[in-house]
Amino acid sequence: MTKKILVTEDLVQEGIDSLTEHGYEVDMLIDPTVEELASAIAPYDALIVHPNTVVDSSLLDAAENLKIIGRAGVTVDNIDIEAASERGVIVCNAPNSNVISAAEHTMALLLAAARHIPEASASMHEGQWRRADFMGSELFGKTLAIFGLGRVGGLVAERAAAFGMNLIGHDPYCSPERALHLGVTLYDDMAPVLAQADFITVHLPRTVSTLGMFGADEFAAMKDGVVLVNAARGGIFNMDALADFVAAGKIAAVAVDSFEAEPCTDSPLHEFENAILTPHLSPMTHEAQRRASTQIAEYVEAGLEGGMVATAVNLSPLPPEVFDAIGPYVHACKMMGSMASQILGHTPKSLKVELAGGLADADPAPLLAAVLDGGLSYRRLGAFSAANAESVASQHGISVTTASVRDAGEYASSVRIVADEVEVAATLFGTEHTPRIISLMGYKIDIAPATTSLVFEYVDAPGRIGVIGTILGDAAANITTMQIGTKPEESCALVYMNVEGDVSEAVLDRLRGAIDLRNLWKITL
Ligand SMILES: NC(=O)C1=CN([C@@H]2O[C@H](COP(=O)(O)OP(=O)(O)OC[C@H]3O[C@@H](n4cnc5c(N)ncnc54)[C@H](O)[C@@H]3O)[C@@H](O)[C@H]2O)C=CC1
Ligand SMILES: O=C(O)CCC(=O)C(=O)O
Repeated sequence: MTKKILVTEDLVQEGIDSLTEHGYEVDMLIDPTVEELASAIAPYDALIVHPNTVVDSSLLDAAENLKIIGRAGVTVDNIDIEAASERGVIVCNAPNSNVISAAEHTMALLLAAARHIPEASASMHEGQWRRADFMGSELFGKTLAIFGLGRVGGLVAERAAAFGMNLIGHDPYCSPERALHLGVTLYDDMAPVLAQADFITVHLPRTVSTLGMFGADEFAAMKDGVVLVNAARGGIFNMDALADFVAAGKIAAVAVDSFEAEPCTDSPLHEFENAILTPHLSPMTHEAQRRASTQIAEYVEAGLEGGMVATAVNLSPLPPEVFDAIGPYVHACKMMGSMASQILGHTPKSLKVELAGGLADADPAPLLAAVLDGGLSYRRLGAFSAANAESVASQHGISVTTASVRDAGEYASSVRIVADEVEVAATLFGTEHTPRIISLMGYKIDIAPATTSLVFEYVDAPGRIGVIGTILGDAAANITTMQIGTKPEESCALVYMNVEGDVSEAVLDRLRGAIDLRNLWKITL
């Protein structure tokens, strides 16, 4: 039966032609109301949406045939990804389609604000010739602060560096290596960045932590005469507070391309001559629109045909032959990634994934993606699929390698990961494919981890377990399973303990004080 695709975005024809040429039936429903979309969606296998199209759980409930949702651009914050995942619907985007256009628009806004181009042009159209009123400033030698050093932020850094700007930034998830490569001095806190910047540009997603990230306190902490640009997402700047600071002359100019509610024809900034407002023009280039259209057509087709979707923002289903080989290990790998990341306490610089025994000939990519997903997704570094894992990892400064060995020792198969100095290996047990940790930090153990575990490493001596048991007992934490691994050559032992009940920081401190521990980690899976 012909597969049906509904498009609510004014896509460039090229992508639509490619879908129809490949035998899909494509229907356009541009800018539908919620009711129109809900009553139309049932027969469609795929939906390609505009950022203004809200895809929530009630629409998904009506979308009984839907397999994939495509967004011909970067942002997917209009889509309830969790609800889509629960229903097995892939969500994908075209993350590289418009980032160059967005970065170039940012540069255009920076230059336009620094040189008063919109006001000067408007005065010329009014038949005036005024020069002194539009005295500007150079970008050269000025400090540009970039908030968010992902794809767009990185491209802006490269372009601003060519203008001779001094670059500083804030992005808790950007690796020091990436910042160094971009020539950006990275700060953990916002305060020193706000205090130094002559120009500030944001390239952040709209999340709970970035909505309203810039309000009265942040504007007050900026230099007098600062210039601000937001070509990312509406809502990151508090517009009312921003208007107050523009009115007071503290902010010399502001340029905004993205608004909380679009279309936007009125805002607290509309009255100011030194507020440059553009109607979400960042992605509006022929090149970006063509790329967005052809790329999303390609990804949607891959999803409809059961292939890997390179840009799935929720994990795309594995093709059956790949799933048979490695599918049961996906959960174990996600768990190991999370465990290693919690033990390390930071993003690893290197990650090795080794497949052993019966897995030796399998494709390691989906398992690498699962390790990264488990280890990094809680840091909001983005979702990983088999097709994008390596490139997303490298964007965040993680060098990844994969290997395979025929000998899995006493197990039929196993997966071992090494994240910097942290090693974890797992195998699967029984018909339920229960993951069991068989090695941790070089200690041989065999345990199915529970939701909460404590891992102790200490110099081996009698009586340690008794002390631990007493302290946990006093804290009403119940030990449900435990495994001890030893390294006799180092006189060291590692205890992996599954616990029930709350183990607070205070209890962890008591444990640390009671025994001469090398390490104690609380792991939550
Ligand atoms: N107006 C437009 O046409 C376009 C807008 N965008 C928007 O620009 C933003 C950036 O896009 P990309 O660079 O492609 O995304 P990205 O995901 O590659 O980069 C976002 C960066 O923000 C960082 N980040 C997240 N939360 C943060 C926080 N609280 N503080 C500091 N940094 C934080 C992340 O670590 C990441 O490095 C997105 O919101 C996207 O929607 C992107 C492309 C086009
Ligand atoms: O294509 C559009 O209209 C919006 C693009 C955008 O903001 C994005 O891709 O994040």
